[in-house]
Amino acid sequence: MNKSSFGLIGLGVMGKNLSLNIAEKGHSLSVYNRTIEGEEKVVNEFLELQEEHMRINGFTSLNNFIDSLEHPRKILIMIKAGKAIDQLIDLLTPLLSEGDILIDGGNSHYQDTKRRQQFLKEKKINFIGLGISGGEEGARKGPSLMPGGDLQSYDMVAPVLESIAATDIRGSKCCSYIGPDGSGHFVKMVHNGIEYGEMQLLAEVYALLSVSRSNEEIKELFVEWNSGNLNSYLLKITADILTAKEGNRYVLDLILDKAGNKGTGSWSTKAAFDLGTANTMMASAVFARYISSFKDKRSALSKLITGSSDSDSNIHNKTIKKAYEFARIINHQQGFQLLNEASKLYKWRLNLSEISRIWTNGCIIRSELMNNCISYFSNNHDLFENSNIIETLKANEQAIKSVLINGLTNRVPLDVFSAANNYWIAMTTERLSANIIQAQRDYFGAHTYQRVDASNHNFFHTNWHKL
Ligand SMILES: NC(=O)C1=CN([C@@H]2O[C@H](COP(=O)(O)OP(=O)(O)OC[C@H]3O[C@@H](n4cnc5c(N)ncnc54)[C@H](OP(=O)(O)O)[C@@H]3O)[C@@H](O)[C@H]2O)C=CC1
Ligand SMILES: O=C(CO)[C@H](O)[C@H](O)COP(=O)(O)O
Repeated sequence: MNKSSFGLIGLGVMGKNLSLNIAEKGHSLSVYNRTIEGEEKVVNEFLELQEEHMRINGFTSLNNFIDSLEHPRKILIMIKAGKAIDQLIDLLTPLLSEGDILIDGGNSHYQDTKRRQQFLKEKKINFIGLGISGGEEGARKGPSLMPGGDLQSYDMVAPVLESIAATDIRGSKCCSYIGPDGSGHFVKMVHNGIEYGEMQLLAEVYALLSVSRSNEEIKELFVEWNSGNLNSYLLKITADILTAKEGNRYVLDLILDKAGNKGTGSWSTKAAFDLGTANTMMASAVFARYISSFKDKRSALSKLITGSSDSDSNIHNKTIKKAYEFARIINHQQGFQLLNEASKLYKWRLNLSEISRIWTNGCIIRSELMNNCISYFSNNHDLFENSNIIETLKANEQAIKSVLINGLTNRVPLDVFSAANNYWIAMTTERLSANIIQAQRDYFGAHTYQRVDASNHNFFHTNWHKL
């Protein structure tokens, strides 16, 4: 049997579709899935999916899989993130040779990726942390790829990765070397943080509009928005979701209102805490999911509130559209600021314009705004340095205020809209109330403070009890 040029481990949702994508691009491929009770058929069932022109060999023995690969071996791991990756690396390392390249395409934590790179480097095995976005369809038809690690190793796998990636409007591949260490997985994590903000915004728009509009009316509005500058993949799929029916019932009405999560949103938020950036929208989106999960408690407490409903269904389509546009800009501003701070701290030299470009197709957060981010970030690192952005935010400030008032009146929680508004107001306010915080800190803990009438380098303490 001829040796395969590429290997893939893990035939779950992503692994299966990536395998078909890789084989379709003409690469010979070996695939492996662990064999546990009840899963013996995974590999054989997958092989039945391959089309005639594809060259895929399937294995249930890890040794045979490894033996089937050309040297240096190039293996994409598509299994559950976390401990499973370390366990697999432990099984693989005795079987691998110097110069082989492992690629972790899962949603692994960027610090785990860095640790694994260092561990494998001692064994002269290369390790690439590859962020992948696009879900099931993207994996099959063309995902957005965010590879991070050693550049020379990336160059060796680039022909395969670039061949399977989505293509942007200029015909370039949505795959670009991100930088060293775990930078690829960091960038994917922030992609998901932005994704959380975008998803929660749409959920909040839906919640407000559904006070007075039918699903069909909301869908019509979303379809209209999607034909203009608010175009995005998430808006499109939300429009589709709104009117999907099982029999005569909306599928949406049958879905329990408890949002799940696999961790990347909270990791991004934790990274924001570590790096000192204000990622209030992704944090609010994570907390909104957590609050939704307290279903029993919410149900019980909701019984206490019945009967006290003020409501105002008079929110105009144009108003909510402007507020949505406003909040999306803030969400992207915050997400890219997180990338910016990480880039400075870890010396990754992240290219925000290029990251925007590879996020314009194949990935879940592709949108017209992301297209515009390519040029916004070609000249600076901050959306707030762009005068058009500032003008749009100023023009939409009244709209977000009306939306928030409408949410309060209708008892609709608007976590991310509120976070967007508060961020904008605070960031455009010269003097905040942080002087109170500093005074309190100094009062109880002698933490000292800077003064408006002295240099920033000097710190002062007041003996508050003696004043
Ligand atoms: N689904 C999505 O939209 C996206 C997912 N990802 C990431 O890609 C990775 C794979 O996701 P997805 O395909 O959705 O997951 P699935 O749950 O569909 O598949 C998981 C795969 O991991 C294997 N696996 C699980 N535990 C172990 C273990 N301990 N040792 C070896 N293999 C194991 C499973 O094997 P078995 O069949 O034997 O259980 C299966 O092949 C994850 O990190 C995910 O976060 C990234 C982007 C998008
Ligand atoms: O990476 C992805 C999309 O980009 C995965 O679908 C991920 O699972 C989404 O995150 P969560 O499950 O926490 O909503």
